[in-house]
Amino acid sequence: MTGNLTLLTDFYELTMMQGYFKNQTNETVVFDAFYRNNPSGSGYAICAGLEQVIKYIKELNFDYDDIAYLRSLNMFDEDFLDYLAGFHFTGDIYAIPEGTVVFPMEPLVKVVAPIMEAQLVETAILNIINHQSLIATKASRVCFAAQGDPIMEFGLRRAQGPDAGTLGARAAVIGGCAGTSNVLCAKEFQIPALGTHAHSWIMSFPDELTAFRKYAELYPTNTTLLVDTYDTLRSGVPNAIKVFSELKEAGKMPSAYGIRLDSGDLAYLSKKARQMLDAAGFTDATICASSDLDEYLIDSLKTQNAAINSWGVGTNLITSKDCPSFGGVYKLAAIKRNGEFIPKIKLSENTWKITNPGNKTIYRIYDKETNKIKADLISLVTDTIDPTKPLMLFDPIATWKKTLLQPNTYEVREILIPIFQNGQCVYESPSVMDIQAYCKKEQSTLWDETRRLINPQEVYVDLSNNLWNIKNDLLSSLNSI
Ligand SMILES: Nc1ncnc2c1ncn2[C@@H]1O[C@H](COP(=O)(O)OP(=O)(O)OP(=O)(O)O)[C@@H](O)[C@H]1O
Ligand SMILES: O=P(O)(O)OC[C@H]1O[C@H](OP(=O)(O)OP(=O)(O)O)[C@H](O)[C@@H]1O
Ligand SMILES: O=C(O)c1cccnc1
Repeated sequence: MTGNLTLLTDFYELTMMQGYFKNQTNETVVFDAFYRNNPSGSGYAICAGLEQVIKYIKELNFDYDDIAYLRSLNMFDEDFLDYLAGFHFTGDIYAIPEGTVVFPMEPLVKVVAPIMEAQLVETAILNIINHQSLIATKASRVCFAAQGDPIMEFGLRRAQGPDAGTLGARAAVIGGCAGTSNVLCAKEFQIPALGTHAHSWIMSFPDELTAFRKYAELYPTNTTLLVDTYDTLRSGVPNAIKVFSELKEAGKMPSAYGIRLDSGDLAYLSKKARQMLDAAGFTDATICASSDLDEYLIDSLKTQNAAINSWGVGTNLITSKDCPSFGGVYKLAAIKRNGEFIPKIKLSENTWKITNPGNKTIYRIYDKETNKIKADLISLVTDTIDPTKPLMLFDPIATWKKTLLQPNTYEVREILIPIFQNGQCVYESPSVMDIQAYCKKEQSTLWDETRRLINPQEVYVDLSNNLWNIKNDLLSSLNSI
């Protein structure tokens, strides 16, 4: 994402902005960016994209060209365009750090700002957070299926454009991929650049053996040979073994070496290849597989005892093919009047689509003994929790379902933290590899039942007593209209 992104917004944000400007109703408001369903049937999501949101907010500025373009639309008056020419973000932003495990209905980003500013930034915040959280979540699932084997992100060529390929690869690494074949992403975010070689390399030589020898000569420290161009078991693997044997004899054994399978029955071929490599003494050769993989295929191959210990995953990961959107929304939750936040609610026929009103935060409650998440409690910012006291949690819809947490058996962490205050950034994004390490720890706070790929157990996202009361009162008052 390069260049001035200030116009990366929906037209209606600008027409509404002009309306607020004309009515002089630039009140401070609270907007929450949250999502309603975990993608891909997952029991959780991984939030990502905050670094790009921060960059976008810092760089917000309508330049001369932007103003001239808006003027040319004959929709905006000069006084509003003058305001835009001097525009910068002056509000507060709170967010859940990248790499955190998150659940439906939780504000991933909260904007507290004059309504004109808060309205403008809706689209870009959703665009960035929705995309990267989608891919980070998918990557987390793919990595979970691989049970600790490294996953190389290979998706750039079939990603939905350069940004999706590059920021998607960044998100994939946050979610757990070992690195990416996308060189621009690797450079930009200091991520390992990884890869093997293509069939074209083999096909450009008169024969497979010569192609393997040349590749091994060129890359003596990391030699992965693609063995499926002609005949995996009759030609590819035997030729790879021949080259590895030659290197061994010459005392030039690479520190990392192996083969890549890219077609056929990956379980059968990997087991046969393993036997052949082991019989030749190459027990530490890596067997990498690629070919339209996703979390379900990797899981299936694991169940089939495939002898694969490294994976290349492209299209299905970078496009999140089974679930192409994250579904995050941005809703007005409160308006500040006379120094006080007045809660606002959006009704819906679907109970679970009704928004949570007020200026909120999120407390994550951990079981003290296991450090696993017990529940998340969406609360008012004025709510506090004292873990030395009992805490009653209740299902916000089926309110009779309750759990009483005993004093000193749980721990609490506020997961929504300040990012901008009065327009100034107060948060420094960690490196992507540090976010990956944090994300790994985050995933260890999930119960196994929540991590499983199919029909996972949902994590409880409850409302504090005070928030529940406010919501209920608002619903009752609206119902009596
Ligand atoms: N043992 C296996 N169990 C389940 N799925 C597998 C297994 N082996 C391979 N697959 C998957 O089956 C699909 C095979 O696709 P397909 O037959 O179209 O192509 P291919 O074998 O890769 O050959 P080519 O690349 O030559 O078209 C891929 O998605 C691959 O990941
Ligand atoms: O299947 P994916 O998960 O998207 O993983 C990436 C795929 O991209 C490459 O194939 P491609 O046919 O594009 O090029 P190649 O000639 O190198 O095989 C690679 O060989 C993988 O099969
Ligand atoms: O390096 C590789 O093997 C690679 C890179 C991109 C796509 N497929 C494979």
